[in-house]
Amino acid sequence: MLKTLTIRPLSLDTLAKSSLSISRNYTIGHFTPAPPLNTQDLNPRTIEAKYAVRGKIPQRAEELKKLIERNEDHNLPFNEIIFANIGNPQQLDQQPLTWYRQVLSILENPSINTENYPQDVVERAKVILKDVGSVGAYSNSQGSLLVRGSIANYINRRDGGSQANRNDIYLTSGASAAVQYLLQLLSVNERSGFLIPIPQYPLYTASIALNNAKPIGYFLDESNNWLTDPKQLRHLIQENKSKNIDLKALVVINPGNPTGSVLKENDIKEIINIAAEFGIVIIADEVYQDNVYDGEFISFKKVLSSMIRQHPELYQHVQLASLHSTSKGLGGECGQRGGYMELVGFEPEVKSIILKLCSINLCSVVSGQALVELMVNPPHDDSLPLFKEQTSTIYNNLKERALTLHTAFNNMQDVTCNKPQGAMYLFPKLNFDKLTYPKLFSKAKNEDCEIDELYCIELLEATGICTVPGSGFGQVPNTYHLRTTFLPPGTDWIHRWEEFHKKFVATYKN
Ligand SMILES: Cc1ncc(COP(=O)(O)O)c(C=O)c1O
Repeated sequence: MLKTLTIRPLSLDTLAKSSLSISRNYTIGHFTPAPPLNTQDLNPRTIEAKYAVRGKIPQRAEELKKLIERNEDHNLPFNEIIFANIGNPQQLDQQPLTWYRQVLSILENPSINTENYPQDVVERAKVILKDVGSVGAYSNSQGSLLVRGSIANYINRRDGGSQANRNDIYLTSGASAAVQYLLQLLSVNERSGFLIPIPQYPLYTASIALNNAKPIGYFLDESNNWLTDPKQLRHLIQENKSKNIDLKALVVINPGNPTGSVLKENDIKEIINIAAEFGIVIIADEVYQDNVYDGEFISFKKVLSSMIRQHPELYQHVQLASLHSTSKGLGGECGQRGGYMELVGFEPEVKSIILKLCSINLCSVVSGQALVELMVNPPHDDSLPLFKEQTSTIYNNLKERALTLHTAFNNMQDVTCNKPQGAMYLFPKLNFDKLTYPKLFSKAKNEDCEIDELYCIELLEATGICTVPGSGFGQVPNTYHLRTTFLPPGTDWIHRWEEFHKKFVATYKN
């Protein structure tokens, strides 16, 4: 039996006036409803891609957080979750920079009362609004001309002597979007190889998996402050070429995530030499360029420019994509999705395909573009003193926390940790082996998890500290690490960790 149902939408004034009326007949039949999709119906590459920074352990941390919020009588041995799994400064205690937020507030609400705002804030907002019109409107797909010009000036100031051009700069929604464009562009087929550092930030392995290309890990040398070993790189290139792998790009994260290392000029030169010889694109992920606590940040662009000046015949074809972001540094505005990439040495036809990829997404977040402007072109007048005070407090706090945590790790039994040079992370090594920690190894086997995963789970359940196991970033087989940020304020959480560690060793060590 079929039933007929008539649906008459509410008549609108205008419809009534024009004496139009709509009615449709729908037929309700008898059938077995089709089931919803399951994972077998999905693109397998979306299933294969892994992203540990927001994986199993952070998900458990979110559950515990809800439990604490819902139930005052929870019987967890802690009252808060310390999210040390992700470089998300404002999720912890970092306050936004006043300069950023005052200008942004005018951009978001141009009629706001600016009586109490410094004059340079009002003026900068005017300049940005004149260029973008409204942050609610799409911009040019490559990004605002004004912002691209400021980025080019910033690069020239930073690197002294290199000639950045705003036409080579592409604004992106965070550096992540730039990585995705580049990997999509270069992934021709499953033989397209990408050299990525191990340990690496898992955006790379995940994006390579999504593009069905081939990740080729090169190990960073833990015994040498996590530096890059050019011999190993050359060996890997030869080996993969002989397997008919088409090497497309070499990813370098400097300052390093998760390692916290900072490359020296000679390390960078070695990598550029390799790229020049084998025609491999360099993807220089430099999002932590303002987070250097020991040594100095030297950009790939700067080194490449000087190599081209000295030996154009050797280096003029090197292709470099360098990435930066508003997410890190001292502003920590990760939620605003500001970022850019500078392309050097790419042919115009290749750049036009990149522009097409940007244009498929219309444009990057326009308020994020404005933040890039404020980052690369900081205040010069009235707002400068407060800006300096706020940025130097944030910088000093980060440096101090990094050193405190580093000392704590090196005082823990069977843990070693390289000195933090940059970025926002420490990547301590858990020196646990089967012989001295047999109970740990058999428990991990029974629970079908990695040693470092088990450590991170127990750390979370005992202290509320959420970290990411080293296996999420890659590590030399049979070594175990974890990544923690040093963003959480105070030292209480570090003491809780020390106590946990003592108990962990007492439980599992022979
Ligand atoms: C090395 C590295 N590259 C890129 C990103 C992505 O940054 P964004 O927020 O700009 O997309 C991150 C974020 O943590 C990172 O650590």
